[in-house]
Amino acid sequence: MTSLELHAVHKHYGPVAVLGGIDLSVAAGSRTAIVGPSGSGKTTLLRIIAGFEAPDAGRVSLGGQLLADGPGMVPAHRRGIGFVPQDGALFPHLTVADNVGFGLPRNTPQRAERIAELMDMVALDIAMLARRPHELSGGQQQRVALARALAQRPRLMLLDEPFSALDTGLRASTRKAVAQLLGNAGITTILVTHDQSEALSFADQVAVMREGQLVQAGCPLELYLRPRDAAIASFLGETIVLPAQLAGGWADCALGRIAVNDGQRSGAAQIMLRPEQLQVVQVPAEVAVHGTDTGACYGAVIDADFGGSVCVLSVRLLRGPGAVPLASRDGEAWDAPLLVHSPGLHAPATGDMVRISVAGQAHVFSG
Ligand SMILES: Nc1ncnc2c1ncn2[C@@H]1O[C@H](COP(=O)(O)OP(=O)(O)OP(=O)(O)O)[C@@H](O)[C@H]1O
Repeated sequence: MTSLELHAVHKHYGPVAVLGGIDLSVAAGSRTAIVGPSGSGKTTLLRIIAGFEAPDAGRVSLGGQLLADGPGMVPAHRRGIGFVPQDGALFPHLTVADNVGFGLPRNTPQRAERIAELMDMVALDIAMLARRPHELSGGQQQRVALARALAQRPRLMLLDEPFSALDTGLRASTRKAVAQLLGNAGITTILVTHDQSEALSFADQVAVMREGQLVQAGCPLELYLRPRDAAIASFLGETIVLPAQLAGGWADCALGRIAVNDGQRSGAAQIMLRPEQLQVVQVPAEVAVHGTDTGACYGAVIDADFGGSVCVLSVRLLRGPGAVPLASRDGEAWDAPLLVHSPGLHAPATGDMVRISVAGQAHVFSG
């Protein structure tokens, strides 16, 4: 069942078109992450959904109820939508109890019990209720902000970069806890984030925005493995993009002959691999340089960046029998170093020769 539906949403600020016709469907109880470069319109879209801004044109509906149709709209406080901003925006002079209960009228039956229940939902100890926000950690403050938004029993929760101020470990654990609690409560959620790995791990659906357009939306794995173009591909993670000649589900490229995920296309095309699809094994230099195995692809490690569990290698391909660099579309020989993610322990070192193999299929960019 669809919960949120956006249809042809447009927004200008003065002469600048900030949103150029956004269509988006969000299933009830699901989690969607909106990602995109700075200035692409993510926050503006969230504010239109929340009702803090009106679209110039286009419709927003939630659970079948029309919330905005062009500038005519249901006010924010009547939408049943929770909003957690980047900094939590807690009231510094109020206690945690008063922050959480801010939207609950004083005469709400069993108000104190409801506040305690909300604290429990966000896994905060009720002993913290008497504290003020500055006496909490960043992660605890974000949970209070979430509890305050949950107090309204929202149909939809909007999270605008709520984890960005937290350090790496706390960020991951808070994100996981928030995802779990919203999932358990069955609340449809939209997260805006700059962090592509956060989007991929948090969401059922990732929507990529660019210059006010929604350029692709889909499940995380689909977007990661089948991005529509090279810009989306590199926005969602590191890429290896190679010119190739396609035929019958195979690509001839600088890595030799590899399988592709489009058996219909033929002729010149750009293909993409993720660095973790490449595997390298160190080989003696004479094998790499003088080997006779025409199916093999060899390279020289020109840089090894040890990062703990993963070592990122830059590998320059050798122009051996199985690895003939092809001309790219603009006629240049393709000889950029390849990025390879190798397990950190026992990774090849700078200067080593390696044999390269490809796991899985390469993705063919359309067009
Ligand atoms: N109230 C406003 N008046 C004029 N221009 C605005 C206003 N709010 C946003 N903009 C412009 O609209 C564009 C989109 O802004 P928005 O905040 O939606 O982008 P974003 O993708 O959320 O960016 P970021 O990731 O940096 O937060 C930007 O160019 C911004 O300068």
